[in-house]
Amino acid sequence: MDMQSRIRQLFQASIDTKQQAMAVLAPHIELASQVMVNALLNEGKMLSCGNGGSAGDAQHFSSELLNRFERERPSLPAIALTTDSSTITSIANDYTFNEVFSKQIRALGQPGDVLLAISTSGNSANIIQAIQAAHDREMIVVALTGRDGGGMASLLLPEDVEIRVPSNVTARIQEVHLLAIHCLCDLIDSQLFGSEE
Ligand SMILES: O=C(CO)[C@@H](O)[C@H](O)[C@H](O)[C@H](O)COP(=O)(O)O
Ligand SMILES: [Zn+2]
Repeated sequence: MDMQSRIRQLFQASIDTKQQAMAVLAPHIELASQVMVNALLNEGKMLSCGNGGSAGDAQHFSSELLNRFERERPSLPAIALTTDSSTITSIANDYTFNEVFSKQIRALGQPGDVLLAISTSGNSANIIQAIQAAHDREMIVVALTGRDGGGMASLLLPEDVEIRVPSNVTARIQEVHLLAIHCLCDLIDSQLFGSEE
């Protein structure tokens, strides 16, 4: 296949996945935004984590809350747990890589905070342990997943929210995760600071 056809095929696959996701994810994204707004209104904060591309997504989300999304508004409290290389390497070196997020959550998480846990497979051990730590700290979990939700889906409690992209392809799932994150930022801003339109 020539490269132009390949590019068109990738764009079309992304569009198709987004259309299928739109049909099923909207209520879950709305609910997740309400969970986050409720936490922010009650002095809570957002912690976020993921591996690889999802680590970037975790940071993308926290930077849009801490700095700004699309409008001027006060900074909102968020911490990506993927950025402190000293902390991450020491936990991985002294304990296991599976604990790089959970140990941070046990230190920083407070009841009522929200963990945004991102994994396309739902099976990354360090994200699973992060969810367990969040529950121990009485935090609410918003899980961005894909495929069949993996081990993450079966760990979630009734008050948690799963946003599961209907796809088995990691890249397509990540593309919808980013869109879901932008929806969350938009809905948080409009609920806290009024609709702009
Ligand atoms: O961005 C990509 C693939 O598109 C990779 O870096 C990918 O995020 C990594 O392989 C992750 O380790 C996958 O983890 P997960 O989504 O299964 O939790
Ligand atoms: Zn990627």
